[in-house]
Amino acid sequence: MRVAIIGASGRMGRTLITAVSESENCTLGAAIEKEGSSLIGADAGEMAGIGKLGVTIVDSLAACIGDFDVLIDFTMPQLTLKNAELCAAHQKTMVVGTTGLTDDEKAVLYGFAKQTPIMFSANMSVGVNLTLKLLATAASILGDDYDVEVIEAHHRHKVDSPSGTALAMGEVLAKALNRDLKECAVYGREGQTGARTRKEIGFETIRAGDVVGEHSVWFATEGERIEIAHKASSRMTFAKGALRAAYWLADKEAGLYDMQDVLGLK
Ligand SMILES: NC(=O)C1=CN([C@@H]2O[C@H](COP(=O)(O)OP(=O)(O)OC[C@H]3O[C@@H](n4cnc5c(N)ncnc54)[C@H](OP(=O)(O)O)[C@@H]3O)[C@@H](O)[C@H]2O)C=CC1
Ligand SMILES: O=C(O)C1=N[C@H](C(=O)O)C[C@H](O)C1
Repeated sequence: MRVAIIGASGRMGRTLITAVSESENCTLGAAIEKEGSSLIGADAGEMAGIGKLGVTIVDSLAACIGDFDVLIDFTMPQLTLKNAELCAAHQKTMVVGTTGLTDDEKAVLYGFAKQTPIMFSANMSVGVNLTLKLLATAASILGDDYDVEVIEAHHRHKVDSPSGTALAMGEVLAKALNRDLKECAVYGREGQTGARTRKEIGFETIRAGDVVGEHSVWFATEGERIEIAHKASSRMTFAKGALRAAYWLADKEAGLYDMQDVLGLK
């Protein structure tokens, strides 16, 4: 399987290039960066710090469309949509890890998934996907008697908030509690907020230093608190998940899939 990585010099791009080079199932078909980047023309492996791979970084996905089977995209919403349009037109499979998409942007992405297989997940680690199952179980047992709060921490460079994972956790919690996240979510608190309402789901965000990604959900009531937490200490956990998804997608029909499908957790 030939893999293309767009956003090749980003935090996830470099990790993905390393993961591909260590994988027995795939090879690096293409590496793409932004037009004007000083890295265009450089060797992707040398850029990632793992030695020469013989793949030159290019500035156009369209120009290397014949060089790969699956595109792995951890970039930014508008760019991901542009890439999905091209992949759909050329029947190229896609693994999307980009977060921060609006509902409208998600709808556009889902439209392209009618033409080609797309796996879209805010978090590709096995641990977070297991955590989503644990959260559903905990919420359905604890019900409305417990206050639910989602707390997340990431590195100082992260541009979207709350994280895609925190929002995915919120969706799972709301579903298990028969609530609509759009109606019950409270994002941050400041000033005279009034007392907490029983059915709200709160989100708190920390941005600091080099934190890879930490998520914690509190279920709290009078007399006790349960915490379910996941801490990523290396981006390699996301990169390995993305490659697992790419491999899994190879024999799938056009459609929208998520990491729970890939891991058989549905
Ligand atoms: N689903 C998951 O498991 C995970 C998802 N993510 C998500 O992945 C996304 C990326 O995260 P991260 O790697 O930290 O971000 P980075 O900013 O480090 O990486 C994005 C890369 O895309 C490049 N880029 C920008 N424009 C273009 C373009 N037109 N063509 C090609 N490349 C371009 C950027 O270049 P430049 O810097 O020059 O602009 C940068 O190198 C985020 O949305 C994040 O939340 C992250 C980790 C795990
Ligand atoms: O931007 C990141 O770094 C991460 N983003 C994802 C998210 O928004 O949930 C996943 C992971 O936590 C790292």
